[in-house]
Amino acid sequence: MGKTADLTVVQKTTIDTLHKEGKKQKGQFARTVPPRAVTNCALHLFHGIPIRFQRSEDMAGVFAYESSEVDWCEDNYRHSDNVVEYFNTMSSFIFFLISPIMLYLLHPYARERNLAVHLVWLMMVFVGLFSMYFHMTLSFMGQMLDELSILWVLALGYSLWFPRKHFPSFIKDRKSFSRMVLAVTLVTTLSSFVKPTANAYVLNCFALHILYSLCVEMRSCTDQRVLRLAKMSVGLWALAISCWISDRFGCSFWQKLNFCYLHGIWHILIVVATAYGSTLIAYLDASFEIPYSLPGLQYWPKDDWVLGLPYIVLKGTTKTRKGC
Ligand SMILES: CCCCCCCC/C=C\CCCCCCCC(=O)N[C@@H](CO)[C@H](O)/C=C/CCCCCCCCCCCCC
Ligand SMILES: [Ca+2]
Ligand SMILES: [Zn+2]
Repeated sequence: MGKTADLTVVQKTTIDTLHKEGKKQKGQFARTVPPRAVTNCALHLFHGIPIRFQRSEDMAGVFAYESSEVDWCEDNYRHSDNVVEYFNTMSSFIFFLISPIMLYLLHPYARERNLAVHLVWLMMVFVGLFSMYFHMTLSFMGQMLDELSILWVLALGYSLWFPRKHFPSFIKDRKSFSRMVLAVTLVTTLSSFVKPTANAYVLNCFALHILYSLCVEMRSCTDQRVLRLAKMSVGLWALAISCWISDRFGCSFWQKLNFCYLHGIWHILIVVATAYGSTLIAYLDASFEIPYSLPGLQYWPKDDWVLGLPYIVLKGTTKTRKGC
């Protein structure tokens, strides 16, 4: 069978009908299988007339619009015929704004500690890209790329920053710990195809574990700047996850209010929470692993801004560092 064997030109009215037929129950994970003609098509514009290239191979189905079992609360195709969830897609742009700034701000710390730190925010650019692709298409491939990229950023974060004192007893050093994280991540990546609807919940469990580890670390901390950063990180995460849960489970309520944008707001809040949380974790790591560099916390663009981006300054001079 040819890849684009069936090229079907469909009038706009027919497309709209197909969209409606193919639309799933909003805010639900359960799949209501849309007609094949709808799911296995990619929508294009040809001389202003929408046309659909129907794909014959099953593999191509994973790229098909709305082939994911997940459909967020925002109305599909409300603002564009090519973008399924417009606001959710556009809000993912925040990844491209915050990531380069964080890359720049964390450079002095990364140079001193490990240049691999830069990979975190480099990979966040891909998380943003995949998130845009997912919400633009609601395709199964988009969902897997979105979720697996988050999993690999988390894995990198654990390898770089998980406190040595909490390593399992059979782990000798950070290198062996990273190998263990890599093995767990590979197994999790493969298992994520078994029940894709469970992936997002597994990822949120990692977030809970990070939160728990932070609370343990903070119990003995008296530094007001560090405590403030911890409170802000947890507060932003709590706001973000409330939006995610509310969009997932409270969609009918938000539809009545005609406000279906909570998932987009989650994107914005979780990126800022990650900037705050990861800087806090990196600061705790620096205090333990490179104490001679005298790490401190500051905010960009101005230190007294309530919602500035946090970063690590190293107050130890090169001389001091060499001496230690
Ligand atoms: C010692 C461990 C250090 C870990 C450092 C933190 C590394 C940051 C890791 C991940 C970044 C999160 C990026 C979120 C992208 C959101 C994309 C998205 O919206 N995807 C949804 C579908 O569109 C999907 O349903 C979401 C699934 C849940 C994702 C859970 C992410 C966990 C985020 C952990 C953030 C830590 C913040 C710490 C605050 C104290
Ligand atoms: Ca939707
Ligand atoms: Zn999303």
